[in-house]
Amino acid sequence: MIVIDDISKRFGGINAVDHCSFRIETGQVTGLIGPNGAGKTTLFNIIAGFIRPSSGRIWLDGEDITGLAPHQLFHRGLVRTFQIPREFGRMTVLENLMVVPPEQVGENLFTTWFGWHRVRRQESELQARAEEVLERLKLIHLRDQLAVTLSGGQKKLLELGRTLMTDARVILLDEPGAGVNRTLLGDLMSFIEYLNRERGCTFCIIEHDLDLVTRLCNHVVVMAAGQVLTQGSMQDIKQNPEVREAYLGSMTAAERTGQPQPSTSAVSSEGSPP
Ligand SMILES: Nc1ncnc2c1ncn2[C@@H]1O[C@H](COP(=O)(O)OP(=O)(O)OP(=O)(O)O)[C@@H](O)[C@H]1O
Repeated sequence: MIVIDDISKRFGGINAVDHCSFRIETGQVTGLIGPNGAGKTTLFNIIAGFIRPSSGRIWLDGEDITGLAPHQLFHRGLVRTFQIPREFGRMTVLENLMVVPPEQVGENLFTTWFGWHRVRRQESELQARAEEVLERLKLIHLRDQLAVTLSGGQKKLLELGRTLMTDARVILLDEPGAGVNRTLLGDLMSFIEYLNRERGCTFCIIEHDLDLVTRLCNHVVVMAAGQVLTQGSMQDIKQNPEVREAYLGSMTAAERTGQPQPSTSAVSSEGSPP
């Protein structure tokens, strides 16, 4: 569905993204992992239209979307969330969801005066939809609370909920698991699975928590120093010595010679790399 075609981005002398190519297939959950500074966020910003690439193209369903603004991509069904949630703090949790759908009839001054019944009807539809989302996110008890008072993890859930108020087909998630406690993380993962399986949403997820990546992602792309190091299933990725080197910065002598691996591996099946 999304083709990242030979994308590069330079900031002065830094090659943040360096000739990256891969695909985000329709209906899949693709993980984007790699050490700090690998270029993951820069690539996300390029795909979502927040920055322009120095070279290369991005294709969505065969259409060249390189350089389109975020609001134009929103109308094409592509949205992204941020590592640090961007809620409207002085609005309630419910209002944060209700303001998301674009072109609401109540935004037109004429309609608010002469078509107020239409405005009311749409508002009650939006409220019902927002309440359904909050039920699913287990945030319904906080519906009338100001968003600024939510915990970091609850804000992440709210941000994901905002994507469900759109007709997004492709959702880019930037570190959804960061700063989220284990219980909320379970809710978050279930919600992503629900959106993927029941609603057919395609995801690309930047994440350092490899447990989350292992559970959710069908396909994983590993970046290092701005380039795609390797890609495949999480099982294959975990065995790859290059990936271990990218995370650790160096390999042990045993790994170089193909001897049995130490149990304290960087990319273990149990958790995140150190
Ligand atoms: N606006 C910018 N100006 C200059 N350099 C930048 C800018 N944005 C990113 N970089 C540099 O580009 C490189 C890639 O950064 P990026 O944030 O994309 O990495 P990342 O893989 O998302 O890292 P992390 O996992 O730590 O979030 C880094 O060396 C970073 O310092």
